[in-house]
Amino acid sequence: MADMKQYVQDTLDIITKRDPDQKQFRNTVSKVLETIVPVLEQHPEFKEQKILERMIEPERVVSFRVPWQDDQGEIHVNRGFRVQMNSAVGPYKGGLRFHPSVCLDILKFLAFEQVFKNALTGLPIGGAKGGSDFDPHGRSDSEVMRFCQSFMTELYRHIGPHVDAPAGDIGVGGREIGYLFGQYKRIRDSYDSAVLTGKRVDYWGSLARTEATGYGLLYFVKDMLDDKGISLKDKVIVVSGSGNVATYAMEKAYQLGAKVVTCSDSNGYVYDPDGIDLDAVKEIKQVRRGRIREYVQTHPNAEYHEGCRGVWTVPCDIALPCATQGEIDLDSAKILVEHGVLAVGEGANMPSELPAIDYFQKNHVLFAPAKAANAGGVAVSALEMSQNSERLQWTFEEVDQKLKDIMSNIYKNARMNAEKYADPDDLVAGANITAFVRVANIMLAHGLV
Ligand SMILES: NC(=O)C1=CN([C@@H]2O[C@H](COP(=O)(O)OP(=O)(O)OC[C@H]3O[C@@H](n4cnc5c(N)ncnc54)[C@H](O)[C@@H]3O)[C@@H](O)[C@H]2O)C=CC1
Ligand SMILES: O=C(O)CCC(=O)C(=O)O
Repeated sequence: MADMKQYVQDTLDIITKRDPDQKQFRNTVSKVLETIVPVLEQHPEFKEQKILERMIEPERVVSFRVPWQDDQGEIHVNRGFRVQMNSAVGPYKGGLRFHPSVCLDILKFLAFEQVFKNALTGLPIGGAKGGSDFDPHGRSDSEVMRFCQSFMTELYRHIGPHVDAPAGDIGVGGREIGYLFGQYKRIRDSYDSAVLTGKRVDYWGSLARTEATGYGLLYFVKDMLDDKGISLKDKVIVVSGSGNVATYAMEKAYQLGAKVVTCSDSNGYVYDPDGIDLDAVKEIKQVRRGRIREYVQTHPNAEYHEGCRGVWTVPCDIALPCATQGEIDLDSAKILVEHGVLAVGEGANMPSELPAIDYFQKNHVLFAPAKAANAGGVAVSALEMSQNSERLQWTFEEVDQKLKDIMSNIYKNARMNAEKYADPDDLVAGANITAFVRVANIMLAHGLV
């Protein structure tokens, strides 16, 4: 054991030495590696073949200039990236994020997580992540279009249906995917539909992709609760975020009989004791692209509070962080536990800081880690690529059933490996081990590449 713990430490030291400023990337890698030590013990070949050293180094990182003009004619220069982390399991796959915080550290941590998440789906997809520090908030449609066209004018060289197929993430939804696809098609002069997923349904998108991450999260949480004989019916749920993942997590939570009392955006959160009115949220966010504070104008029983972390002070049975990374710190975790939270399901990527995860697990809160619980989105993206290859479109029900089965398999495999190698309820370890073994074995089969 000591030997493999040292191997893990030596690997982390490589990151610290090479990229001392990439703290989020290092934290993410450290959490994954710490949980796979028992597997390394059983497979000395992974160490001999330097699998960890290879996994922490992206296969390729592209960084580029994105110049564009706003509606007043002023020129802006943003930075674009694509981190192609690992293609052992299949072509690179992962979202694009447009947000001012985007930098190499964040994209490397997201790409590293994506490799393992994609492996968990059982589908043939490697892992990548990309994006830009461009902020689409407050920009007109034509500004967003010009930005997307400029972004794709460089990105197109590095992607393709058999190479790398990006999709959306924070700040990149159906509108942006449309503009990106239009520009790719124009430059390549080829209708490579599977080069991007999350496309609108009338031009080769998949039914249920929009809903998939949020729905998948609820399917996973339901499986986890069912195992303990707990029903979702009438449970009070606190959700953060009001974007794609949050919206469809709320929708499925309602369909399964639970009550959602909060949602939020980067300014603050809404608490509605009567249950969040999802149609109102969709109108504010999807139609008007407004702020969540507007909700209380039409819902007098609801309260709006500035600041995001306050959402975790609302008592609940289940917490679903669906906004962004690092939104639950140790203090928030302590409040949730004090209020008797039964389960936490991560819809966002890495929303819980590492001390918060440890605290939940020590206090026997059922914990569904992001890479397993939010894998439904990328899974349906892979199904979109399958539909594009066969020039067919499956029904909503067909895709939804496949999504359910995939989430169920992810849960079962994570649970099985948690039982085999760690604490049976430790789905963090179970998910990491399941994914690591799949990726590492394929890397061995491909030789030293
Ligand atoms: N869209 C997808 O299919 C998938 C998304 N995810 C993850 O889910 C999370 C949310 O993504 P989407 O819903 O797609 O994005 P989105 O852009 O549709 O929504 C993001 C939401 O988070 C809020 N937000 C952003 N930054 C924030 C901050 N610093 N503090 C508080 N709130 C903040 C926004 O106001 C918005 O409500 C991200 O972590 C993303 O990586 C994970 C798997 C798939
Ligand atoms: O659908 C995809 O390809 C990517 C989804 C994504 O970015 C994620 O799972 O975090």
